[in-house]
Amino acid sequence: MTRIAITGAAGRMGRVLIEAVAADENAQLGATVVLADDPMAGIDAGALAGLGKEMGVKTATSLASVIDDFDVLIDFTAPEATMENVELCRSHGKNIVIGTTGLNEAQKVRLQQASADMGIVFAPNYSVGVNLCLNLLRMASKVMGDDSDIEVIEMHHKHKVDAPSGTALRMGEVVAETMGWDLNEVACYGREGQTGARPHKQIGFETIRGGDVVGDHTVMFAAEGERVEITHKAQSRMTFAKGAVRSAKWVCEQTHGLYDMSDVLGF
Ligand SMILES: NC(=O)C1=CN([C@@H]2O[C@H](COP(=O)(O)OP(=O)(O)OC[C@H]3O[C@@H](n4cnc5c(N)ncnc54)[C@H](OP(=O)(O)O)[C@@H]3O)[C@@H](O)[C@H]2O)C=CC1
Ligand SMILES: O=C(O)C1=N[C@H](C(=O)O)C[C@H](O)C1
Repeated sequence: MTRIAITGAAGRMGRVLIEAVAADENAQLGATVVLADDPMAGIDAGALAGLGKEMGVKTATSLASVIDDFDVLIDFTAPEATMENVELCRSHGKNIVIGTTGLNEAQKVRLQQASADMGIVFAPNYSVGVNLCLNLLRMASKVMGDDSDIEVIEMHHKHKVDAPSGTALRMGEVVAETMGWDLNEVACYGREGQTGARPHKQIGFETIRGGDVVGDHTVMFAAEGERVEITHKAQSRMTFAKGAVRSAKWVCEQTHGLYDMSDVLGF
């Protein structure tokens, strides 16, 4: 039985993660953690997630205080908080599944370093469908990339704080890698004014924010006379939560290292 802790437990993903752990017969909720000033501090995790039953886990306000209660942490919070939690887990022999997006390059390097001592799964999207799309993008880039203009379009709910989404950036990375391009050189983040004609060697990113959209991504290969679009639409956060719980169970069976969701799925 894998004992799982959840940080950011009162967040949009945190509450759904509690529900996903509760529904998994091979996982056990070890701890839930919120910020010190959160009104949900001290509340049973079942009530926090609105499950209508108690889970026997009182929501804590520091990860350190519950460090003996779990094997693996699932963290969907914010970059600085995630990095602090990585260091705490590293020093106590715990694994971590990271869903947080918007990490900078230095923070990603620190993840690589920490993975010498712990198992880390780090993925911008834990849905099976998006990870399938990443594979489809490799094929589309090989077949269509030389003859088409490639654009990544994403839409999320109005509360999202980072742009483009981590998933959109990963999609851009996969296309760039396949084309033999450096994403830093070819990315174009939005357009305005007298932009001039679009160069072929470019990956455009368009970000839309509004309402309660869970997460839509399209990569468009626009050629002369035809257009291919690879689209994924998440309809429920449970798809991410199930993938994260699956990753948490998986990483506890691995040796130390830095993994992503395609490793978990065996792609
Ligand atoms: N990889 C994937 O599949 C997915 C990734 N995500 C990513 O997960 C992250 C969270 O998304 P979402 O749940 O919608 O966001 P929310 O803002 O709803 O939840 C984040 C939670 O983390 C808490 N938090 C923020 N800062 C800290 C901190 N310094 N220390 C401790 N807790 C903190 C917040 O508390 P408070 O509200 O009090 O600030 C909040 O409860 C985002 O980066 C998002 O992009 C989301 C969905 C899927
Ligand atoms: O913030 C979100 O909600 C989501 N974030 C992830 C991202 O940035 O790619 C994944 C998903 O699309 C939902």
